[in-house]
Amino acid sequence: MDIGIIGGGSIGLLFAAYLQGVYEITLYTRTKKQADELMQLGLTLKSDGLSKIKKVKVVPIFEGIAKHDLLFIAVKQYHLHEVIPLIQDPEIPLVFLQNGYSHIKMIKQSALQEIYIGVVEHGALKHDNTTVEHTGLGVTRIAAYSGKLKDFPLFQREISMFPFKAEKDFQEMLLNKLLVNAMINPLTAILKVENGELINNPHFYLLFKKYFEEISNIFEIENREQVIDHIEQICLATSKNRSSMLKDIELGRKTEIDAITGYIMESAIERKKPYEMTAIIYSLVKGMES
Ligand SMILES: NC(=O)C1=CN([C@@H]2O[C@H](COP(=O)(O)OP(=O)(O)OC[C@H]3O[C@@H](n4cnc5c(N)ncnc54)[C@H](OP(=O)(O)O)[C@@H]3O)[C@@H](O)[C@H]2O)C=CC1
Ligand SMILES: CC(C)(CO)C(=O)C(=O)O
Repeated sequence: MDIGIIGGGSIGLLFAAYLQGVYEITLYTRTKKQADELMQLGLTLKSDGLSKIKKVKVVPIFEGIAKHDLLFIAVKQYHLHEVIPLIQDPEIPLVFLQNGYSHIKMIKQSALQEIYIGVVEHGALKHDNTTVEHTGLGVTRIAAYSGKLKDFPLFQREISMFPFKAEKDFQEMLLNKLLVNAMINPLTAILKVENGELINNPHFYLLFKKYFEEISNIFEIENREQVIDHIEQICLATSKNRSSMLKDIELGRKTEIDAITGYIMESAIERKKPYEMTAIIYSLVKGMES
């Protein structure tokens, strides 16, 4: 089977490293420079203190996207508007891997026909153009947006350290991940702390709980105890992590605040729910970004 992956960042490189060898992989990068470096040096995967080099076919995206049996989209939310129009064949089965929720609106408006939504629970960190580190072993959850889940090809073969799991409801799956990212990412970015500090510092924990009240009211979450326990578990399991939004701010990069907190604010307005804390958090991150 022939699989394409768009985006040579943390997630695109991680997917290419694990899937190459099991499938025929083509990785599409934004620049020719990265494509040349990867073709010359190979792709290095660091995991558990070990390094492996994989030979992967890499093509700069401006040369065009070929026909594939499956195409993963591993760019940030805010690059989707550039990437979606480059997909000329509306019949290629696609998997969107973005955090947040705003890609669903874009997908709805597109002519694309067979779409799967993915939620990545692995940690990945790109060191340079040819090296990625697997910083947290997780799972990739896949739900059908259009198309049939039973037809999703990657459930048929197990890949060591890189499992895929089927989920029935893409909305529930994405909302669960959205809540995790909405609670952890902006708060850690504003407070400039590792994830565990949101729970371990009693002052930050009060803020965390107060913010959860607002978000759970916006989405009318019923099993609140269970949901907040799950988010706290993730904070503790990743307690030494600097969240992706904190890293984006530290490196002077654009964040995914619009797709995460911006989406929550839009939902609050639609549902006529109070969203004062969400609005403050949104403005603080936007202000730090600019
Ligand atoms: N990193 C992680 O651990 C996790 C990330 N995610 C989600 O996965 C998504 C991707 O994240 P991540 O990999 O970390 O992001 P990165 O910023 O590391 O990678 C995004 C990549 O997309 C490339 N890109 C941008 N525009 C284009 C284009 N027009 N054509 C081709 N490539 C393009 C960028 O290229 P260039 O570098 O040249 O600009 C970059 O290499 C995000 O939505 C994130 O929230 C989810 C779970 C975990
Ligand atoms: C789960 C979490 C919060 C881990 O840091 C994450 O997904 C991120 O940083 O984007």
